[in-house]
Amino acid sequence: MIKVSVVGAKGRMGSHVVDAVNNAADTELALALDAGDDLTQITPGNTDVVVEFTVPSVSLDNVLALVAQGVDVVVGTTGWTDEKLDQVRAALAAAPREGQSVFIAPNFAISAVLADYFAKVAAPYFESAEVIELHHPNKVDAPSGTAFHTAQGIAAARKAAGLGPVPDATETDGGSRGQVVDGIHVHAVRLRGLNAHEEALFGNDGEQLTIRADSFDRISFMPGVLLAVRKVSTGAYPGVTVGLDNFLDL
Ligand SMILES: NC(=O)c1ccc[n+]([C@@H]2O[C@H](COP(=O)([O-])OP(=O)(O)OC[C@H]3O[C@@H](n4cnc5c(N)ncnc54)[C@H](O)[C@@H]3O)[C@@H](O)[C@H]2O)c1
Ligand SMILES: O=C(O)C1=N[C@H](C(=O)O)CCC1
Repeated sequence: MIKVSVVGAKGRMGSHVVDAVNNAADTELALALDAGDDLTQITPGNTDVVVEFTVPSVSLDNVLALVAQGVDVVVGTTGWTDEKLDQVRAALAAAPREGQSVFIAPNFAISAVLADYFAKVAAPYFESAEVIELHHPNKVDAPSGTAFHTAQGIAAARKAAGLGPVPDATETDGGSRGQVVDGIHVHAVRLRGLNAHEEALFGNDGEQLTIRADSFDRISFMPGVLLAVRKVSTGAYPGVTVGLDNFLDL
């Protein structure tokens, strides 16, 4: 059995993870902690893998504390920058256990992971590209971590293919053109009734491709979380790994 502790266990995602861990045949719940709880309760003696779903403002500190405790961590919280990832890499280099892992996924839903992947495949073939993400109104960050990651992937694929900037003649903009991530415009919608949705839009003269992923329910993230827990628990992924696509044969 893989012993799993959950940090952020009372949250929308964390509570689903607690249920998923309790219901899977090969995992058992060790500790379920939330804000105010002492993370030093989590040790290699009681926990194989920690799943962390909290808020972007605290996630880095939690991960650094957990690495120092000698446990592997699967992170679903958003807000990861290159600078934060470097801090985690430095912490892992000084970690108490050899070969410790931190796995971070902007999105654990297979639909979103594939949409992100297909967007990178499509990107070199279109002059224009934009990303729209649509989420529930309780989400604290914008744009979504997934949209940020998709935009970065589209931008990298365009650059590798030698494409220039997307065409855009806008002369006035009060913010309606969205946030620009590596040259790709990202738009965020917050609407009651939505859960987590994303569109990558691509255009050429006379044609358009839309790649859309919809997570209607948070249970859609749980197979990906359990896959990450199982993969990380093997010890085969030392260091920092970003993206569930690393565990799929894409
Ligand atoms: N990767 C994915 O597939 C995926 C899917 C959904 C949500 N998310 C992300 O996961 C994060 C959590 O989303 P949510 O909807 O569950 O949020 P939420 O607000 O419902 O839950 C966050 C939980 O973290 C707890 N928390 C806050 N500070 C803490 C601390 N210092 N230590 C421990 N716990 C603390 C809160 O009390 C709360 O219970 C967000 O960043 C969200 O974007 C990722
Ligand atoms: O509900 C959320 O919050 C989500 N956050 C992640 C993101 O920001 O990409 C994944 C989708 C749901």
